[in-house]
Amino acid sequence: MNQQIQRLFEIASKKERLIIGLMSGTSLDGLDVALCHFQGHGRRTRARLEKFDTIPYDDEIKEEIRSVFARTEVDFQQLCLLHAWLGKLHGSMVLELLENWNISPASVDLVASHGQTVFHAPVWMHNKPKFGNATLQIGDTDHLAVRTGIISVGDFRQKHVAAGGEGAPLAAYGDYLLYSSAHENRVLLNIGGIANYTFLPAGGNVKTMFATDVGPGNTLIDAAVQKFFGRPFDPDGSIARSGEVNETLISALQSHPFFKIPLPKTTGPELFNLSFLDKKLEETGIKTLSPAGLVASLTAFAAACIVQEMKLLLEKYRPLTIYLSGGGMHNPFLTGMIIDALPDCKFDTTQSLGINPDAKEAVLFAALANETVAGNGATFKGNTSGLPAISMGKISFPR
Ligand SMILES: Nc1ncnc2c1ncn2[C@@H]1O[C@H](COP(=O)(O)OP(=O)(O)OP(=O)(O)O)[C@@H](O)[C@H]1O
Ligand SMILES: CC(=O)N[C@H]1[C@@H]2OC[C@@H](O2)[C@@H](O)[C@@H]1O[C@H](C)C(=O)O
Repeated sequence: MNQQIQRLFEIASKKERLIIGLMSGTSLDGLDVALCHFQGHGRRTRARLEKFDTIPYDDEIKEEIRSVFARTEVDFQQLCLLHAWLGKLHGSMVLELLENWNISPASVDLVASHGQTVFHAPVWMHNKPKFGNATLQIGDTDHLAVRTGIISVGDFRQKHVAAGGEGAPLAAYGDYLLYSSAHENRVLLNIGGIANYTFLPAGGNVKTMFATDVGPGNTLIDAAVQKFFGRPFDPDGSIARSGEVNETLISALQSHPFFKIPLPKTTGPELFNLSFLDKKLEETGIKTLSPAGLVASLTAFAAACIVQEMKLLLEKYRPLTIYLSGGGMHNPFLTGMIIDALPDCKFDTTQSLGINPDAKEAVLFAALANETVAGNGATFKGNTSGLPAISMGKISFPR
């Protein structure tokens, strides 16, 4: 037998596993690295975050990724080179952190890598039905495995597409295993580049739980701040706070057909980008908006998309507790608008559920890898809200 299969069998048979989750999201701010301890699998999963850090991407890395990111036309050589380069880079970043943490790579069972989404294409967006849904993540896990010597699991989204999904959001799987409550209707709201949430009904019924994207979280805010202020994001919402919100622009942005598509649905910076914004500015004929007013309006737009979805959910489920995670929770101008508009909801962060909100997505991919080796897609059987009953991820051996 291939020794690596023997090793995989041993890892799958263990009662406890040490798994590193890696997430590099749509904001291109860096690689989130979460070292997690898992006990069990499926409904009996227990996760503990042992260590967490984000390795920021320097300007060179950001520029290289941006050259292929969310574009319909790219340099194919560049895409090919990046697929390998990012895999190696992520591997080196993992090794660097393990050394800082004084943890031997040999003690880690698996690395779970999301990779870098470079294009996300649900059928509603490309409108070519014969192709169906499609999504592409780069940063090959063979490079990660060879560089770290750790069996690596990646490319999680393809199975979801193959089984009828859009390839996202996958958060529902991990959220259901880790955060379901017997007594509380929970919303796990992640405000990253794109905002998405998982709904978990009290009692942990697999049937009605679901996850969906709701619209741009920070992606348009970041793009406008980068263009007009030369900074990566709006620190603590200070720019937005100094501008005036333009309601006409918000209505125009919200008139996009995406907001009428039934749940669950997904989107990305392929739609929510500066060209989308420019088109809407032209349509509305707005000429007098200051850069700070633009950032304020885009922040209010991001909040409005979230609030609209939460109000629809409240029509069916009450009371609701919303647990925040993702970088947008550090923008009090954004979260303030959401909280003020939803007086009937209780708000908290995933810290109360035992997970650092900045680490949450990386932990979720580690939980998915735990299921890849030890779990069973049948845990999710019976869901009627668009979640195929599958386990996901492809396995790369170091040798
Ligand atoms: N102090 C802060 N003030 C304002 N915004 C912040 C702050 N810290 C982080 N952010 C926002 O959060 C973003 C990063 O969020 P996060 O890392 O959750 O996104 P991501 O994982 O890349 O995106 P996605 O979840 O869509 O893949 C930044 O680009 C910025 O817009
Ligand atoms: C295609 C893709 O990478 N989508 C991301 C993105 O970032 C947030 C939102 O859009 C979500 O749908 C998804 O990530 C999270 C981790 C998910 O799959 O649950």
